[in-house]
Amino acid sequence: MERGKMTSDQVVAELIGMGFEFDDVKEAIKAVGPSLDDAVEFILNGCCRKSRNVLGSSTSSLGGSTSSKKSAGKMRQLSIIEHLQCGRKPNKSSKFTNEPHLVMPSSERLLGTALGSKESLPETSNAIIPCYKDEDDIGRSDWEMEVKHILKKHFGHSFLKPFQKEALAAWIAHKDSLVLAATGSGKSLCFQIPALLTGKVVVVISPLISLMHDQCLMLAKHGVSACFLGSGQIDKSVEEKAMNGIYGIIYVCPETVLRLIRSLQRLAESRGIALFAIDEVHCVSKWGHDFRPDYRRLSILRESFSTENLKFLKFDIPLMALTATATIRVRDDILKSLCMSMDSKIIVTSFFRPNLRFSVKHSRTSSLSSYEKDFHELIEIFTRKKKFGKAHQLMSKNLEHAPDNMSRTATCDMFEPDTIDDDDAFSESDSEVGMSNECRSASSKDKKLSVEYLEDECDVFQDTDDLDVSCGEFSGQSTAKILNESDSTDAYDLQSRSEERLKLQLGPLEEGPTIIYVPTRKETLSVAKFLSRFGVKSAAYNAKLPKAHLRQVHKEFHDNILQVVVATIAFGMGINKLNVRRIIHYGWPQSLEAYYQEAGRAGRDGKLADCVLYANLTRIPTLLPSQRSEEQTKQAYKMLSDCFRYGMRASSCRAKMLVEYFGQEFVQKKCFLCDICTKGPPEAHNLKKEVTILMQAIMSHNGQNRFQDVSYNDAIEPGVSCRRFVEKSNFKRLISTIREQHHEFISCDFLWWRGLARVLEDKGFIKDGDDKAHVQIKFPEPTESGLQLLRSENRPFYVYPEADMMLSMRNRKPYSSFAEWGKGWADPEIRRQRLERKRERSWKRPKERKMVKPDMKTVRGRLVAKILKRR
Ligand SMILES: Nc1ncnc2c1ncn2[C@@H]1O[C@H](COP(=O)(O)OP(=O)(O)OP(=O)(O)O)[C@@H](O)[C@H]1O
Ligand SMILES: [Mg+2]
Repeated sequence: MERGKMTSDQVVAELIGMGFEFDDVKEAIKAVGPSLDDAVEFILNGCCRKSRNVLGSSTSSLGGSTSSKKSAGKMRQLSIIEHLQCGRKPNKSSKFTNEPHLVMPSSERLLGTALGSKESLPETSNAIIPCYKDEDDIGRSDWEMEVKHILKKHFGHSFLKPFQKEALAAWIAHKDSLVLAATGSGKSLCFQIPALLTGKVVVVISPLISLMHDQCLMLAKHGVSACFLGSGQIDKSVEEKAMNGIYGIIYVCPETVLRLIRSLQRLAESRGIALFAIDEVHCVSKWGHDFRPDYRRLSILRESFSTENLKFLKFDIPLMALTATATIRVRDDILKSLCMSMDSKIIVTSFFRPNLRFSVKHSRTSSLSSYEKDFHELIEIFTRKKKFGKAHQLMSKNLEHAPDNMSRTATCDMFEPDTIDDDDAFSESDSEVGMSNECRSASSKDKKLSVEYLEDECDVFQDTDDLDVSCGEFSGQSTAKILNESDSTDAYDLQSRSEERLKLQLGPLEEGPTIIYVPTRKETLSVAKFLSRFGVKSAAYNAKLPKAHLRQVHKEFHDNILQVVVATIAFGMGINKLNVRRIIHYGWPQSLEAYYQEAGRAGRDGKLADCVLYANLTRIPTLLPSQRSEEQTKQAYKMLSDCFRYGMRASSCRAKMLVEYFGQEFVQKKCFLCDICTKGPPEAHNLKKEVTILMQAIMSHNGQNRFQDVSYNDAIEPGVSCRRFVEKSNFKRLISTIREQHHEFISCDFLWWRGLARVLEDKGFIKDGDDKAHVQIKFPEPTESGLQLLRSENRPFYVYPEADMMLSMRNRKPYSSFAEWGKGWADPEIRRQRLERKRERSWKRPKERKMVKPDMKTVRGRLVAKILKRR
């Protein structure tokens, strides 16, 4: 670039790049304007305010200023407050003494994105912004005023949200912080503002290249200099420039930050590092849903950037860890694993998203007929009535030609009756590395099932590059306006506005961008194809599809050209499209953390949005394959189990369940929007008799006498655990026994008892007897309170039926039905009837068939001969 034509921002960037101190640069530009040579001359001639005594003689040439660069690079680490005061102090010698004080935000100083060599630099019109210090501002802290100004100028927002303010206050006080705030609440600002406020660098550790890429693009749009480093960065010079302090914000993946520790320490000494932000920090924890081993190694940051290690620091460079989904256990793990300081500030906002309407629906989610039933409404919304007539005809035609097993109606609302195959109720994968039912059914027709197949089918992410696809999400519309409406007091604190929510609930859900999450890559294609056939503009998205296609999908979805994206988890973190109206999960998610994060992509504009989970409520979900240690497998089962329980519970507000899952109190009792709040919970039944029978059966299967008061803690009886394990009842066998012995309960099928056992387990009356993790109790043992429950014979025991119990009750058949009672052989009456019929048939058969001479050499042959002789 020709020097004479440089903008002031570029001149500043160049000068900082040369190693001059920022204050000198600022002063030089103020004095001589945006001319690089003049500014260099000005500084080298010692005309700067304090001269700083480091720049050598006035005759030093630019090329000969190596020593100046070195010494200029060693800045004293000002406290953040000092830094601001220094920036705001009126310059007495300045001709502006009586003028408004001038402040130069860092973004104006350093413009020049490094999004790749081809990205153009955004231009800013004015490099120096007047910041008035009027009487109103006197009582307010400098940083708050400064932030307000930056917020308005760069992001168009008028106020910081309370949690953002808290996070910034913690940073100002040089404290480490853990920020837990709902998806889409604005966590990024907490670490972007420090860069703009101080002119120092903020290093942001992020798990995905696509996320970094998007955030850089977004910042570029807001006039903030940023770059990302790592394998996804095609311009290899960016890393060097970043380490020389050219960019205000450096996005980096964990592997790269670990490699760059020494360079970053040098950067801390030269330009200065204001903050290390660790975004999506739940990836640190093994107890979270998206564990990345490299994140754990980030513990090195605390030590490497502390005063103990870097003598030039006056205080440890603060760490700010941010996530939208962390249970209490995950939070503790994060603080410990990252070695965050003891007085770390933990900032928790409400996870409640009052405009999200949660519901759960029963569906087999696996066949064309399920698609028809489940997406009927969606197709109708997108294609409108007239078109849909045609679509529906086409749909029926398709189904006519579909194989029998596909054309049967397969889905129902959570509380509607449905046919339940015995196989459904009885199937639970025992394997540690199981597979989803959806995977199973989708693949069984045409492929032999194997873990390899599933690994190839499911998007499981381990690397930063896994999603090396630009999301390209820019909020082109006035984000600030929409969000400020709901956020002016507290981001999502609409707790007392139940009436408003009721209105929302009644209002029709507008047609709008929709994301359907499916578990396998194959299903992304089949569901997208299905929807496209009926005129819905939809596209598949999974990690195995060509990058060009994925970019196109992102772009078209963002531009509202695509109506529906059918995706695996690959279409994920960081999607910040405001008007997503619907998130459909088609199949069990692997955890509530993942579910809530994905569902949280809906309704970021504050308007009503739907989050629907379609899952086969008759089957127990299984884990998708992934590399896990034994401990991780156990944890993964626990998370899957929590998710299963969320789907099965029919008596508690969905939003309440979700918010409480993350360890927060849900003060308002109801959300007024979810399926449970709108339809009301099912009627509670007194199931004292059933509970007593189940508990007794469990006890007798565990080899206990009826009311014996025994502790079931294996530790009390060392050495017997092995034996007991053998004696432990398999739940299926246990239910068979109950049904054999108690004919009055013969119509309660396995599904029903399964639900009841879960209720008892949740209430602490039974527990699983083996130390493996299960999604649903498998080897029940009574607990101490379970034994007490048995003793309280006359007290009623009211139970709200769970989803599987309700499905079972609506499908009750006479006990003699073959389909109803499994294969039936455990029932003595059915066994007797069947044996009788079989005997009759076998008597008749020989007459009908051509007689074959029995083989007298075999036992069977001799028996047949005997029978024939008798006849
Ligand atoms: N103070 C504010 N006032 C109004 N809008 C805001 C404010 N802060 C952030 N936002 C807006 O909130 C939206 C979401 O921001 P951001 O991407 O930082 O969310 P997030 O919490 O990081 O979400 P996720 O959990 O998905 O990563 C953005 O469009 C942003 O402009
Ligand atoms: Mg974020």
